[in-house]
Amino acid sequence: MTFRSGFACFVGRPNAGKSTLTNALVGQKVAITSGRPQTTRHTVRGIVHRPDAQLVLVDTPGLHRPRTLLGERLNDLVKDTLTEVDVVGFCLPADQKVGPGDRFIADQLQELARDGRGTPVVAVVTKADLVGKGRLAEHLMAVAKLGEWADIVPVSATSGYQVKVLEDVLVGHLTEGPALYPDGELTDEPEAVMVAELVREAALEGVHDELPHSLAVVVDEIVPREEPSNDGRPFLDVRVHLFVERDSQKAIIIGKGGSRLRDVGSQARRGIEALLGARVYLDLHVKVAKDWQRDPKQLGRLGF
Ligand SMILES: Nc1nc2c(ncn2[C@@H]2O[C@H](COP(=O)(O)OP(=O)(O)OP(=O)(O)O)[C@@H](O)[C@H]2O)c(=O)[nH]1
Repeated sequence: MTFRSGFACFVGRPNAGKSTLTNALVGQKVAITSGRPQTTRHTVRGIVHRPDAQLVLVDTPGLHRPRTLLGERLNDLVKDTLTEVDVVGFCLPADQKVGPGDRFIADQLQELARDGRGTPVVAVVTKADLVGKGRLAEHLMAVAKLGEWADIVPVSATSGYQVKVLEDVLVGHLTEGPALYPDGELTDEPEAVMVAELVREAALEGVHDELPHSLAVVVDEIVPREEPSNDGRPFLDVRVHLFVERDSQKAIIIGKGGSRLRDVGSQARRGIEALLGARVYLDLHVKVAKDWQRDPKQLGRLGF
């Protein structure tokens, strides 16, 4: 039996049903994989474990936010998404006519699917339970006209209609490969995720090259000290590893004489202190893990 694994993301205008669909696919185990490096800079929203496949659903921050939707950054975001995932699900709610917002996203997807890696886009007609058969058929035709989709699948996340079919379709677009995350290891520690995110943000500030995709942030531990700090707040030791792929990237993060890393540390620390309501001693380590994104052994060592 061949095992497939890979990443998918849902895009679509606000309220298209992306989150609800993610939850329906993943079941109860909506997951934040805290303390683990993200293979992309997108947050893992959930993981579908099957005997024959593992489908990792990632978020595409900004894509569904109207402000950035119209902004310059959209192109980059979509481009990144398309090159990082194996399949994109474009959500179009059945109870709403195809509108300019949908057309805009559709055009971007089509263009980038052509000149990118050719990432397949599955058109997902969501909320099928809200309309009758006639209306659904009309909507499917309108969606078909919007672009060239790898598939068009009507679903209802609330009734469960065709959710399994969609899962099969998405899995069908994954390539052969080992599971990326251990089964059952979906934890829900939003604090660690946010701490990692704050460190990541600080580390990437002002950096424009390929570094973003090569940086993995792992929160090793958050340990309270027995003595509170002078001002009476709790005192936490927070140990974090930053993994990059090359020595040159390590040099960028650390900066001359460690100056940049110190800035990264103090900026992240301020955010973490505000987040956790505690004084924080932040311990940052930068390590090179060559090609960690592609190497299953490295992924294992990094906690995948
Ligand atoms: N009837 C019905 N309602 C749905 C379905 N899926 C989602 N909804 C509802 O549609 C609304 C939006 O769903 P979300 O999953 O939050 O949509 P989203 O695309 O993640 O929204 P943003 O995060 O704003 O982009 C919620 O009120 C859901 O309950 C469905 O299959 N059927």
